[in-house]
Amino acid sequence: MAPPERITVLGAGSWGTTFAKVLADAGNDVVLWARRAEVAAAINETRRNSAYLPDIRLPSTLRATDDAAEAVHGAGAVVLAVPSQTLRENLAGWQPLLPPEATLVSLAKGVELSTLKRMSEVIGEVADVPMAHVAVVSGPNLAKEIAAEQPTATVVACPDHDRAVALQHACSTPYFRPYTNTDLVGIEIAGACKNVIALACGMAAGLGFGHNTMSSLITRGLAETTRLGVALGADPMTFAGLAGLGDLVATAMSPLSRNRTFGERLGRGETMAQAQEAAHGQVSEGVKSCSSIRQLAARHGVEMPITDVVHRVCHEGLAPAPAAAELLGRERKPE
Ligand SMILES: NC(=O)C1=CN([C@@H]2O[C@H](COP(=O)(O)OP(=O)(O)OC[C@H]3O[C@@H](n4cnc5c(N)ncnc54)[C@H](OP(=O)(O)O)[C@@H]3O)[C@@H](O)[C@H]2O)C=CC1
Ligand SMILES: O=C(CO)COP(=O)(O)O
Repeated sequence: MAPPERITVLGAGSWGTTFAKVLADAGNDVVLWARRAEVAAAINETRRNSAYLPDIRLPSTLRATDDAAEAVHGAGAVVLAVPSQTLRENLAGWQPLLPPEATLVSLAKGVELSTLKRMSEVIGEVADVPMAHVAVVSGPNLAKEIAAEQPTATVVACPDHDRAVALQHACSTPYFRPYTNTDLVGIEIAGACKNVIALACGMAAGLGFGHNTMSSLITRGLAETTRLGVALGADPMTFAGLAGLGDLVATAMSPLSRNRTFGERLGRGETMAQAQEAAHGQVSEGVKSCSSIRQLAARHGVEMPITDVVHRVCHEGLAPAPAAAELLGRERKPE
């Protein structure tokens, strides 16, 4: 299958804009949809998305619009770059516009609150397409570093290997190296859960703890993530890869991560409202997904103690310090 030439990115936040740049730098004709007309106009006129990536000049082969019908017309791939919890509603509006053979690519890292579905499940259902048409891009991909063209690897996952390869070609640049995978379940569970573990690591940093604590949370976080993934049918090896350990380390350790930063504010004693306000409208997916992942784990009889305390800190008023003490005081057991 030949790589698509015309690619649409729906959502012009940090990652949507950055991924559109990657696709344009890889030689594709790229249209970026922004929900606000002024954002689309500014990108076309100034080559910048000043709210999200003020220091980055966008390539001239990237065109922006606020007209979704115009954006998706003739696209070989449509990349969905809106937050997880709004994807269903957004996609329902776009569904009649989608070219029937297009690959639908999810960039979102979350689990839907009301249904406990992964993003590819939401896409398959709402767009009413075979799962072989649905792909996911996930890895250690902090948008600002990639926009600055720092070397990064990622995973392009699709149940149809040929489609994954076509998309891999379409987003390969000298600074962005995609690997293929067919384990959609593992890639998406890893991407959603790492945001929750990054919140926990942020809380630990805010409480003043160092690298031993971070490393302990990352490793035990990966253990509970893998347990859930395996219960849902994922390949356990996926969690040792770029979208698993790779993304978890990047997100949990980087001050660029919105989830880690959000957790750090809570750890320092800020309220949820203060941490939300400081995020300036940017999405910290783990704050909502901690609840859906916790419910998904309960449904499958999987123990996820870190996710459980993150949910209780974010939504039930548990303070970070007793949450840490609770994790340390759990029943002793073999690794
Ligand atoms: N940033 C990153 O480094 C990475 C992010 N991701 C994932 O990608 C997804 C998108 O994240 P990111 O781009 O960073 O998020 P941002 O918060 O930076 O941007 C969100 C984008 O979605 C738009 N948006 C918000 N709510 C709605 C809505 N109800 N309907 C339509 N559009 C909406 C925003 O528009 P507006 O500006 O008008 O508010 C904005 O363009 C998330 O799931 C995230 O976890 C994955 C890898 C890396
Ligand atoms: O997914 C990401 C990096 O891979 C971005 O993480 P944050 O959403 O926490 O910024």
